[in-house]
Amino acid sequence: MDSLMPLRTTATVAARPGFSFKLLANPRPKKSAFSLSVPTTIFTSYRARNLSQCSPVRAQEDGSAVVSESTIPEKDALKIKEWEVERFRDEIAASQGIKIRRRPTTGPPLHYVGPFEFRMQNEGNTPINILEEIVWHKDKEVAQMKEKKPLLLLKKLLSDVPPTRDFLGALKESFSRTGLPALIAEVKKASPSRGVLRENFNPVEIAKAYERGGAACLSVLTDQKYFQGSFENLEAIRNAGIECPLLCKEFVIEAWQIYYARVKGADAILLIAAVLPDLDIKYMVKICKLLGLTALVEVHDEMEMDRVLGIDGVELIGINNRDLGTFKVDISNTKKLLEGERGERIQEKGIIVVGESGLFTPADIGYVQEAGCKAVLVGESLVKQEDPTKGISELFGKDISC
Ligand SMILES: O=C(O)c1ccccc1NCC(=O)[C@H](O)[C@H](O)COP(=O)(O)O
Repeated sequence: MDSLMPLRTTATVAARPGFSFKLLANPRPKKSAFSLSVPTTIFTSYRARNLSQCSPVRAQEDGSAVVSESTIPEKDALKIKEWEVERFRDEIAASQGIKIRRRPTTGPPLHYVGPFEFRMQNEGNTPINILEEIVWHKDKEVAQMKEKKPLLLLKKLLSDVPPTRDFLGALKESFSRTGLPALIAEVKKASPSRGVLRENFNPVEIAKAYERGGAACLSVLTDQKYFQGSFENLEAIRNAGIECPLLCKEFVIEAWQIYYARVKGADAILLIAAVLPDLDIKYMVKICKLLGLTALVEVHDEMEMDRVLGIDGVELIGINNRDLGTFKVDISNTKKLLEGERGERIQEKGIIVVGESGLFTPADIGYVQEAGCKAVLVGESLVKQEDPTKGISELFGKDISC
């Protein structure tokens, strides 16, 4: 029993803002079977997650438990480390105001009271909203896709893909030609908030109709599960002779996806600040530059805007009027985020702002232009039109194709 230490101290672990629970913590053990630096929290997490079948945690009659480090198998020790890394990653994200957590790779935490074990509903294992659900699903999807096409292979394929087209340049050119916000028209079959938007959905025909109507660029949803999009759609549009630069509308959580999008014909890619911590955005913006892609960095609130304005190299910011957690759409969000100092900083930095979501009428376009947008991203109001080319003229109140 020399290596078994009773759990004596009590620690409060803050999992997310506003949420914490108490755990019994173990003092540092005396013996170590392998070279791990083992802070107290690792033992609590090990205990809480019940990672081992041959658990080194033993319940005592008084409700405390004992842990033997020397009995932790190495593979479990790695899982513990993995869990620690995940927790730190979520803590860093939370410290930047990011509410979206990454998918926990292990099951929900197990708690103990005396001899009883229990899991708390909604604790760590249930997505808090649709955006988190999408991100968790994306995590699994990307892991599978990466196995089929590892980064090394993608990098080799890069030498065969045609050069990118200038997404940002196309927006600027359209704005100065028409005097109206440049249009990024979205090829969007369905969405979590609205369901199926168009039954007879031919992505290439819709893309051609958008181009004829004067769209400067196109946005192609590639998420299959929640938007019924695909990378096949992106490739098909790219190979159909369409000249508009293409935005890959994805939920990017890993740099691998950027390489993949480039190989599949994207000229630009979406990076969502509600999902990505600052360092990830910084790193991904650099990768985009390396690959010749434009990064559209999307924000929804003031905190996200301030974070993104602090990141060097960002040239294109999208303000989403849709709260991706609640689906609430309010176009005054664009105005709110461009008022005062923020608007001035954006101008000083020469950043182009895209007003996104919920734009249906010429008045809506005028409103976000007045707020400071030189581009707009529109899906629903165009894709639902029988004739999307005509839909563009109606949305802008005039023909913007010439
Ligand atoms: O559109 C949704 O329901 C949605 C839900 C969760 C995450 C993202 C979502 N949409 C992405 C977009 O922001 C829009 O596709 C895009 O801005 C166009 O919006 P709209 O013109 O309102 O279709």
